[in-house]
Amino acid sequence: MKSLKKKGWSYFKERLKEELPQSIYKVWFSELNGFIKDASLFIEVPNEFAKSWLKENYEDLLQRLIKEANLQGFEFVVTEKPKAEQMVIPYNPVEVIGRRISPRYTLEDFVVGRCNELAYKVCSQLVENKPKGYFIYLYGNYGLGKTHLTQAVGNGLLKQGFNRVHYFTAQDFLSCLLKYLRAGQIEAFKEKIRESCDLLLLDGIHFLSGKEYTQNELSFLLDYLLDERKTVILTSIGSPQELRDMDSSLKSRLNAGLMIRLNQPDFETRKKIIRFKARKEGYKFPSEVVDYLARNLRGDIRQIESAVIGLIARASFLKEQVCLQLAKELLTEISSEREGSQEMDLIIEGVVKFYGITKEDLFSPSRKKNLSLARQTVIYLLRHLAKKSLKDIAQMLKKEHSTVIYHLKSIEKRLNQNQAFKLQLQFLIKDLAPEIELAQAECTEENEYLEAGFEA
Ligand SMILES: Nc1ncnc2c1ncn2[C@@H]1O[C@H](COP(=O)(O)OP(=O)(O)OP(=O)(O)O)[C@@H](O)[C@H]1O
Repeated sequence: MKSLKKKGWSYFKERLKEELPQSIYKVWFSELNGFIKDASLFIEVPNEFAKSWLKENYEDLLQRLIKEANLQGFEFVVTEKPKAEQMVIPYNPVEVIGRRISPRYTLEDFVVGRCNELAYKVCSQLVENKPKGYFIYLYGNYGLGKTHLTQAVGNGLLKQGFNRVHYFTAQDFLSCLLKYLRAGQIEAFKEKIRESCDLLLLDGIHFLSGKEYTQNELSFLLDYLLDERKTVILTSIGSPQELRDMDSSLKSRLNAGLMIRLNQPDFETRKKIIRFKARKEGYKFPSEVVDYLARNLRGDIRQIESAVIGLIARASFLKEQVCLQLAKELLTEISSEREGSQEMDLIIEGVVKFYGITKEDLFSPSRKKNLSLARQTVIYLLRHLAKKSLKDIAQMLKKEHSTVIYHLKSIEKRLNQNQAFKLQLQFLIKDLAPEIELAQAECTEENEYLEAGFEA
């Protein structure tokens, strides 16, 4: 710690340089002085604006770096330099609107399979050819690579020196807009984006549900950017039609985008992802481990990724080789809570989106009307779409056989009495049917594979 104290600010500058894109580091940190005194890291800035900007935007990063440097209990203090000594900071807040793109998301690290091929091709072309006026709407369930691909496009272009890129999560966009609104500078915010942005990446616009003002501003911004032939990529959990509490004029603009869906990875792609993620960590998993994981991890890619990391961590803690036994132990732990099939996962995800609720709501003890209807819908779809037996459904949902029958009867009655509900449910079924069929076909394929004697 002593030597770090001695190196002081220069150590932190080096780390900031590593963590931040060059343009941001240059604008905000390269000219700054700092020092360590008592139990604080002092950073001197030229004015009040820089002070609040640093605190609002880089506090988390600086805290993390302090922690990483083992300076427990240290805090960072941003102070204004006495006027006479102020240096000129290349002040250009336009450049730093939005969020830093993580260098870990690249096209090279994106594993391509049937489920995401189109999205990958379009994004790669965008980086290669830098076409103007593209509007892409990327959607799909949680953990399927929307953020990864979007940021990879940003990274690909930044690498080629094309730095008029703005990346926002929808929450950032919302809070940024509010911040400027509160300061009475909303026009300045819009002007900044217009002036300095050739590629807008906006991640997770489903979070703007119910946020009427922000939706309106986004509509205006889209009109402007697309009129000016700028490129825009938006991501969301669902198609525009599926977005709830979304202004219809924004929805109609979203519909004008090139709509690309990211699907759940199939068996072969899961194998590819597992091999790739293991290789990135310097491991080559035995093929029986890859097969076993791919067969059993049928959720999203985030789940697959964390299982691979978990397996490697387990092996290295125990000082053992990665083997089937370890993989089995890991998955028993992961899946002890969830014994459902892939069809059930798909149905639950579909129902949650359909009713605009969360999985936690669905499994909560709450007796709210819409929640019990959502639970009944899950049962209905398991029975009529996935063709599960009543016994299986009872087992999957850990419910009494009679309860399952009761719920099925209730929802069937409702369907007979309520034409609008029947139509809505048909929509949901139409949407889910291809994925359920695919999951069932895959399951048959895998069973055949196992029967052919490949099981370890
Ligand atoms: N095709 C892929 N190849 C390699 N890694 C992937 C791929 N798709 C997703 N991942 C990894 O899975 C994790 C989750 O992906 P990401 O955050 O992009 O998903 P998302 O669709 O944006 O999820 P959410 O909607 O929950 O934000 C990330 O660590 C990402 O790198």
